[in-house]
Amino acid sequence: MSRDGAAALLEVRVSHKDYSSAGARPQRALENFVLSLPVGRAGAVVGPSGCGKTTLLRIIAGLDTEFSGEVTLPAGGRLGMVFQEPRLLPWRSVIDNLRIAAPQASEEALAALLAALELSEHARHFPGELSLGLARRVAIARALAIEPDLLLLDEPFVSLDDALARDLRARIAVLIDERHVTTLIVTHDLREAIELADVIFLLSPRPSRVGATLNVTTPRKLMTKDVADALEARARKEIEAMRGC
Ligand SMILES: Nc1ncnc2c1ncn2[C@@H]1O[C@H](COP(=O)(O)OP(=O)(O)OP(=O)(O)O)[C@@H](O)[C@H]1O
Repeated sequence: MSRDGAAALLEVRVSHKDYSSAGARPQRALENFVLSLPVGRAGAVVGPSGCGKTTLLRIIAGLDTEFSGEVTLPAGGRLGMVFQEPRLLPWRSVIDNLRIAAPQASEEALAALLAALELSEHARHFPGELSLGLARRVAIARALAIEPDLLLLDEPFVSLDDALARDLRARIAVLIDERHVTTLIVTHDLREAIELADVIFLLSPRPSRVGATLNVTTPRKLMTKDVADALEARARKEIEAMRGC
């Protein structure tokens, strides 16, 4: 495996990724997995539970190096990652969580980020005082504070109620548009992917690969229900052709 950070795109080529456990046959999670995402675009990786989405994110983030293949990160190679659990430092305030993650960032830049995510009034709160939705927003602010060349989001809306998920989706869409951060979102929710991504990667059954790629040509701000419905129908056909995951 190799990692690089000089490209105008994120490129993942995994010929295979196996999990081995004592006494059992190795399980192949990914095979012939090829994905590429141009800089400044938002991609969504869609597939149901267990098809290898978290495995893929861990490989891209460099947290798993036990695979055969290579990952090329966008130029700069700086990664921001938001896990399903916000993983904030519990004994530090919200603003200190950002300062520690991004010591180079100016106070003005951090204040602007908190404002963009409507977190200003929570700057002095501690993670234990925040709801899950607020804590997720802080985790996203923290990931953006480091000005990443690639932002990885693992199921950012999971366990949030519909209204909170919709609200956070809208905020992330604005941040992607305004900051042009290359973003890869993992989700099991097609509609979420259609609302946020420029390109959708549909994963095949395990061992997983990108079974189909859908380009979302309508800009996020102009997306209508009809266009989203049509895209969803196309995606469902592709998924059916792959017979689920
Ligand atoms: N540490 C591990 N050891 C053995 N098998 C694993 C390990 N981690 C994941 N797997 C297996 O690899 C496959 C892919 O897992 P992964 O967590 O990447 O899927 P996922 O699409 O992210 O699932 P979910 O949506 O439920 O988080 C699954 O079959 C899983 O059981």
